[in-house]
Amino acid sequence: MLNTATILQNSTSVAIGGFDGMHIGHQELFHHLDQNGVIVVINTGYANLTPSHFRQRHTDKHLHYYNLEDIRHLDGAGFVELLKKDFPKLQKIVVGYDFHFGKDRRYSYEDLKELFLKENEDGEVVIVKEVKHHNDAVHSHKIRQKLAIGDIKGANEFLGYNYTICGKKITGQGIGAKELVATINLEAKEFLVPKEGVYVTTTRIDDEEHFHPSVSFIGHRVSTDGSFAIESHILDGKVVCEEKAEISFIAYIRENKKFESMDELRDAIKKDIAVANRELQRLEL
Ligand SMILES: Cc1cc2nc3c(=O)[nH]c(=O)nc-3n(C[C@H](O)[C@H](O)[C@H](O)COP(=O)(O)O)c2cc1C
Ligand SMILES: Nc1ncnc2c1ncn2[C@@H]1O[C@H](COP(=O)(O)OP(=O)(O)OP(=O)(O)O)[C@@H](O)[C@H]1O
Repeated sequence: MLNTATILQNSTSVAIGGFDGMHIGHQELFHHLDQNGVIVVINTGYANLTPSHFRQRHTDKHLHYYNLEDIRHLDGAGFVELLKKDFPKLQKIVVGYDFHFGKDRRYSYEDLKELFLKENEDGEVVIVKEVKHHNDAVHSHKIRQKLAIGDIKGANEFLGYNYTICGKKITGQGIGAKELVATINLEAKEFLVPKEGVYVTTTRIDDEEHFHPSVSFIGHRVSTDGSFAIESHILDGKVVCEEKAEISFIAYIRENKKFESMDELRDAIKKDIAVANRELQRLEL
């Protein structure tokens, strides 16, 4: 494993952006990086699709972070200087068609080209055209909108993988296992949580390598104590979760509902389990 200083010293190409989600548009930029290319993440503090270091699982490239607060005062030339200082062998910069940078986002890729190529005649600035899916432009904010309305399939198509949240295990009300079905309750504060409702999911427990088939509930438990919960019921047997779990979303099943009795809630959960099993079987997951 090379250390960070060596990676930056040897890097000849960088892709620059916020990269929350590491979606198919972002991946298109990464394809232009050479073998020792680095992804430069401008950290705004608002990333909730791939918060903190979750971006790393979607690339084998090194991620180098700049906090927006630390660089937002720089003008165009100042930003290019910073890149050249941190990446002394830099030859190629990859950005998207709508990339803006520097103080008040005043500088575009045209400025980047002019400023970088002025002193690096054999350098290259690659501008990636807008990546679309079925004629719809792919962007992080659109993925957030899709998750907020429960359009999991749409969000996953834009992401290029199944949207996944990770959290630490917390204690539930303790009635699930006794009266309904056993669930793992999670707290996943850093992540955008999809619309309230019931979902076909897969769940990875602690540091296990595989995901279990599962059905998950997100929302206020309006039928019981009213509190907000993220819970996952594992479909392939009894499990023990010690510390943490991740839930990958596959499809939306139904809205969160208030049931008048535990029997009605139990019946609804039974149906949800049948739907999830069918869907997971169909997808061979
Ligand atoms: C598949 C599934 C669907 C659920 N649907 C609802 C629902 O529509 N409305 C609701 O209030 N709670 C729903 N719940 C949550 C239950 O109310 C919750 O599991 C129960 O309150 C037990 O909570 P506990 O695990 O904290 O003990 C659902 C749970 C599961 C696993
Ligand atoms: N659909 C896309 N096609 C091509 N380039 C893109 C696309 N989306 C983002 N980029 C580029 O990827 C880099 C990271 O952009 P950014 O983090 O703003 O992503 P975004 O998906 O547009 O986010 P947001 O929706 O929050 O604006 C930038 O260089 C940007 O121009």
